[in-house]
Amino acid sequence: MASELIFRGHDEAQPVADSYSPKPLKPWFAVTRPIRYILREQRLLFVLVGIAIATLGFTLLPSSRPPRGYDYPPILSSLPEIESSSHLASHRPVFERRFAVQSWNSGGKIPLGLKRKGLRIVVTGGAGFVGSHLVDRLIERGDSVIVVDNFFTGRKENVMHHFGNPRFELIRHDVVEPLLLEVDQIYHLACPASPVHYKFNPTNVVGTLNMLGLAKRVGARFLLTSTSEVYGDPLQHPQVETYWGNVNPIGVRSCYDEGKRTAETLTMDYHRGAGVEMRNDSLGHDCGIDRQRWSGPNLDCAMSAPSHMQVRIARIFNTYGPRMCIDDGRVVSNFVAQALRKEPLTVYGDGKQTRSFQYVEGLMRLMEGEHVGPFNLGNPGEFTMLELANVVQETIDPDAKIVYKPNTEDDPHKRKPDITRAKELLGWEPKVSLHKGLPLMVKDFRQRIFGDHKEGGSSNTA
Ligand SMILES: O=c1ccn([C@@H]2O[C@H](COP(=O)(O)OP(=O)(O)O[C@H]3OC[C@@H](O)[C@H](O)[C@H]3O)[C@@H](O)[C@H]2O)c(=O)[nH]1
Repeated sequence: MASELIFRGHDEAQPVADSYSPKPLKPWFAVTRPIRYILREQRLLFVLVGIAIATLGFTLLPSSRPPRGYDYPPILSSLPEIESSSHLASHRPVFERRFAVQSWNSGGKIPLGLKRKGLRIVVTGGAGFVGSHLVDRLIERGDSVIVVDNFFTGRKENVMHHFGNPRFELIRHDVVEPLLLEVDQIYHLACPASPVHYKFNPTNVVGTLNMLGLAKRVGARFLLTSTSEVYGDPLQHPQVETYWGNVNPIGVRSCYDEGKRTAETLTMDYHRGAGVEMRNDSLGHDCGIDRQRWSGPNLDCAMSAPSHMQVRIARIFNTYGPRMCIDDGRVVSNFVAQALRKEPLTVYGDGKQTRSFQYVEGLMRLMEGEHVGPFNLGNPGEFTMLELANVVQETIDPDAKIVYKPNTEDDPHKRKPDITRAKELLGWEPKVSLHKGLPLMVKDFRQRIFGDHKEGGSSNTA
């Protein structure tokens, strides 16, 4: 029985050896055969075309819509002027589509169907004049705000009314030092803005680099508050955003003018992300940089993958309002404080140089939006310093005297914004004239100078 079995087994093996016998497939052959089949039959082409179409679809169409009930960011919609603005109304469809989707995407972490959660926002210079008004708006709309300020020109009193609010934090910190915070958006305002102060404090380049580094590291949207001073002593009047300016690169104002111009350059470089990127950024030890190829004493540079960071640039023209430093040195605060103290108004030079003065509230509306900019943010009304002195006399003291003082070096002769771009793309324009805005500032200054109220803090734009 056993031998039969053995024989049979042998018997079966013989014919097999003589006839066709496919070898068992090797593992690598099992992989390459379908690939060769795909290549031969041109299936790959169809697969690639399919991928391209899908990619195009996902890129062009927003991946999610704002949930029903999601309205304009309150920073805009809470302002009565903008709701009633006929200009905005005419732009509303564009504005609604773009702004709502953009704002929705800016958080980027909210699943469909859930209500918008407040953003985590850092405001550098948030205890300053403009910064503190911005902080009020952000807190008002439900965001959590971290103010970073070195109190060089900022004041605790400007934000004291938020102390105790769990959505508010205050850090004493100079932005020239690195800082790591987990946030969704960065509003970078930190920089002394009065010529009297900024000549001693060139923070623009290093501070901006640090904050851009932070934005890149944590994936936050970044807004740079730039200045009308990027136009220098302009040869084109009024100034449009496409004008490149006329700046003395080695003058006493250049640490501010050129500093802000460089800040704009860095912001756009981070936005484009395509070329060389500086690496001296906030604790940015992981920017994917090939350090062996590019290095320098302070900055490491490298070709890095495109990042296309979300950035905004606002070029802010002369701004005034409550909470300005009383002895700030700028013309509006000087004139108002002088008139209130019964001192003569100090007009520099012949007083024929011009500026455009914007009430601080108008600025708040532009801190968000879809477009990178830069945008001129200013009131196109143009005043000589003598005309401004007259408005201050009318508002505070018709008997206020005027004294002439030598003008400062490199003082721009004229300045006035062309705000067509902001009007067309954002539906924005300032609403408060100098005659209406000045009394609001005077009220705040009067209270602070003569101490007939609780110091600072609660003074508002409205
Ligand atoms: O007491 C003064 C102070 C200033 N001035 C004159 O008023 C004009 C405006 O001077 P300011 O110091 O207020 O402001 P500047 O326009 O020179 O710079 C400002 O520009 C825009 C912002 O970015 C900054 O806030 C600031 O740099 C200048 O011509 C200046 O000479 C006076 O006539 N009297």
